[in-house]
Amino acid sequence: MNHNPVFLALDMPRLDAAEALVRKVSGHIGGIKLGLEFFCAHGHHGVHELHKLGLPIFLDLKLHDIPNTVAAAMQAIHVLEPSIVTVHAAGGRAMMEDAKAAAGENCKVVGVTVLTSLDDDDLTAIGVKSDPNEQALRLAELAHSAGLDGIVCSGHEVGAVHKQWKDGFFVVPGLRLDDGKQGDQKRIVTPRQARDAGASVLVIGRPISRAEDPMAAAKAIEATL
Ligand SMILES: O=c1ccn([C@@H]2O[C@H](COP(=O)(O)O)[C@@H](O)[C@H]2O)c(=O)[nH]1
Repeated sequence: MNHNPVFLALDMPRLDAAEALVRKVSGHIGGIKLGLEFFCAHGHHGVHELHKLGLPIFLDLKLHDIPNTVAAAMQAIHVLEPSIVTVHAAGGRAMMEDAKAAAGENCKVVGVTVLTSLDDDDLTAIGVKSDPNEQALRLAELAHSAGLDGIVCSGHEVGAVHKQWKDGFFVVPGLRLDDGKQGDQKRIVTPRQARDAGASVLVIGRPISRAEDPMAAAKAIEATL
């Protein structure tokens, strides 16, 4: 893993625009995060093209299905040599065990706990009685016992999770500078706060990709770390 913990989320429909953005900021990020939007539009071809830029690739596919289906999907993306892949921890222990067993040796498999776009009310609405902190800790424990490498959680929970899982690998999205541009994220912290609390990887999208000057934004974020 590169020393810069920032993985740039490329949530954009065009492959050429994604490549151009990475070229612009490449000295100031540690990796590239490709999610559903990119993968549904460009699939394996898109990932191969971005691999050519020489940065680690994080495939944030948030797999969530029965164990057999998730394991088969993990095998199908094996050839893309991702450094990190996500599954939903709520998919359960057997699914996470099978996902990890099907992943490549050098691929970290991490479990998404509570999406950073959800708050207490959202959890209540889907029948979860715990607050995001309790729920993230519960799912982190399950992911750990299922043999995953780590989890995805917000910067609000990462400190507590880190205390109970000392050598875990923690991916933190929902990162914002103090500029009021929260968008759809509800549990946010700054990149520095997340890093100080124990994040291994900082996922940052729009604060860089939608900035007037993405290179200046990436540099400014790097300078805070
Ligand atoms: O809980 C989660 C899990 C994943 N994400 C992903 O991270 C990026 C964040 O993008 P921003 O533009 O910096 O908000 C995005 O790709 C999400 O799919 C998340 O935000 N929260």
